[in-house]
Amino acid sequence: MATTTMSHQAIGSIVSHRPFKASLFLESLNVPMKFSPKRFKIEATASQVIDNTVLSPSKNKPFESKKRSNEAALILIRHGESLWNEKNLFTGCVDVPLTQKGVGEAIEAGKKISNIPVDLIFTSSLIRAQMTAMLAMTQHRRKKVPIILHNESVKAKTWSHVFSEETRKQSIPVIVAWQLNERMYGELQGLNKKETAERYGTEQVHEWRRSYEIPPPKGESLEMCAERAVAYFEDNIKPELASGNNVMIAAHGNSLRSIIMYLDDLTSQEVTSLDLSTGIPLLYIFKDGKFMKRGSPVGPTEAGVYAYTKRLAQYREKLDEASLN
Ligand SMILES: O=C(O)[C@@H](CO)OP(=O)(O)O
Repeated sequence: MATTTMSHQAIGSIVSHRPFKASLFLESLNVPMKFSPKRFKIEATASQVIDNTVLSPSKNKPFESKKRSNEAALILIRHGESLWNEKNLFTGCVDVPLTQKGVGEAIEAGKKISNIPVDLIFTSSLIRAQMTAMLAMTQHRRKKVPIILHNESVKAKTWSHVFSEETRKQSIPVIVAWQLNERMYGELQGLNKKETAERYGTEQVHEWRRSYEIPPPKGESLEMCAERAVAYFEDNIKPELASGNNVMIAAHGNSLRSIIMYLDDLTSQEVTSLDLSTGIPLLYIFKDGKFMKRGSPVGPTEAGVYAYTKRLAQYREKLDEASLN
């Protein structure tokens, strides 16, 4: 379920970011393109984007690819609506699937990123994030097959080995990491959010849900969640970006809040008003050791907006349209 609780100040700072400059990203991949001045239509095809990537032998991942470019794309997606989002229950590490609406959100998110090359996918170990990643990839122009790597035992690894190099090239490895799981919500898991606010007070519950340091009873604070999620990002995901691999991460409201806090250098105060919508992909470009936020692509052939939530995305889109008329 999506909520928008950004403070006015935070909204101001986000909507003031310049629209997604897909042109810069594509230029950097040497993609020839034409812009229609109105909606910055990108006429480069997905295959042109993809063809600018060269596959190379992998390090430890079976289907790893390497690009000529010194830039890499990072896509973050919070999973689509889950059955407990729909019921307004605290979910945390309880493994709940998507609703039909959530399935639709994941597909829509996939359409928005269908032109952006993806070499590697990281998801949490929870089904709602994995469903989102897989459904999003059904929309990808390149039609590569996402394959979950099973490295949990020697047998699991050997039994899932792919013997054709050609088939491997047409695949995208999906790495499952529990460190990207939703924060553990402790004794709130399974409780109704509205009833909990009535019982403990709105302020207390907001503190449990959005503060940085304060953990919910017997659960993880955002700070504790960040310790594992950001450490995993730094140790496992950043090096892939640094070697030119385009990465998609499908994860959760709070594990992604902690990663965005790290990427956008937000303070513990600023992160309190950061709330992510389900199914809004966010694009970053990693270049020269730095992360540049590029926005939430509006559609595969259109420039995007920088917005964490659906409402902000629509608002920004209207502003862009008005300024072009
Ligand atoms: O219940 C949860 O696990 C999370 C995400 O849905 O909720 P909240 O918005 O309170 O962080």
